Amino acid sequence: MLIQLHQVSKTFQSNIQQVEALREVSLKVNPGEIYGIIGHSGAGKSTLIRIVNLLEKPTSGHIDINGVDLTRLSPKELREIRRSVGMIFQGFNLLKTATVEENIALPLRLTGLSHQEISQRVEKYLAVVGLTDKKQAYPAQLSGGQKQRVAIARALSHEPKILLSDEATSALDPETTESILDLLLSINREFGITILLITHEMNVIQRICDRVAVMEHGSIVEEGSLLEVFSDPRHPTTKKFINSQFPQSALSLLSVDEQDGQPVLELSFVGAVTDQPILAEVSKQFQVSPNILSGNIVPLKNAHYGKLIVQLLGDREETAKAVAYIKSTGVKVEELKGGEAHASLL
Ligand SMILES: Nc1ncnc2c1ncn2[C@@H]1O[C@H](COP(=O)(O)OP(=O)(O)OP(=O)(O)O)[C@@H](O)[C@H]1O
Repeated sequence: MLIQLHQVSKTFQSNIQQVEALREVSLKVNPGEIYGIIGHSGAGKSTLIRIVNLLEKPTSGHIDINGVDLTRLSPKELREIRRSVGMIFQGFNLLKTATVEENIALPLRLTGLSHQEISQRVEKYLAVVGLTDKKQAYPAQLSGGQKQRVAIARALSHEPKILLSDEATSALDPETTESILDLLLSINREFGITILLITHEMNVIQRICDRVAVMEHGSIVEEGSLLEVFSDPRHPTTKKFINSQFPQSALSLLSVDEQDGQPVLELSFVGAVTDQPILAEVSKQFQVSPNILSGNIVPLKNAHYGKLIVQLLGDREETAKAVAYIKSTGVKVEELKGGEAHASLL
């Protein structure tokens, strides 16, 4: 289902102060995609995701789901459309006194489904999340990852078209996070469910999202496909989130002597380019010796993104030719520190 926000603003008003949690936010989530919103604490992410199913009312602007403006619906119509929107949370929101089976079945009973249909759905979606054997367990007997799986099964049991995920992996360890992200990916593929998620973790975005928006102070400061945003980040906050995925630059560890008076370059590349031995080629074709100071490759949803900090040791002419060659392969080259003996190579 298509989700569109048109210039949505939200101001919280208390006796002492006024907080502009969202400022004219517009965004479009296409049917079937996984869309991630990343931002630091207080950026407005929770407010935004709660506004998508009108758990929070916007101060101005409107929200369309498949072309229907939610702000104009009657309470009954809104209840209808909310059935097509499931939600999962950081804290799982399970009933402690109910078994896994009851946690899924109870909300289904409120929808008027038959007893048989309810038990079929419980079976089906517990199997989808891999927890058939935990049907009679209580939440306290489950790990964090298992609790989130129950919450996902509960959301899926209503057969939604959209799943909203509010920091669903933030309370989980890295390994469990991976397995929940894999589950979200397979749900998206198998059932075609559109997923809108909020997170403060870049690894969540890079693992499963097709598109990403970066939020700061209630506004979207950057938006695009995962590859666009990774390969050409514009906003300082986006750059910081991406850099958080790379080890601290080796630059700070280098003394001027060790730099050998040569310029220090940052090479970044996405996709198939990472598989090509570019630096090996450079040393073959030109009179330069590449010296790798640091480097890392991070897996993205359908590609890889890599960053290498290198010096190309050689005379200016050969180094410039090598840089031109590297750029011609589609690798982005930035000069981090000009060499003492050189003017900029770029
Ligand atoms: N009900 C509320 N009343 C008053 N202010 C609120 C309310 N809800 C959120 N805010 C304020 O709105 C701003 C955005 O909050 P929001 O929770 O949406 O941010 P966030 O990006 O989700 O942060 P976090 O990850 O810490 O939850 C914050 O300054 C917050 O204090």
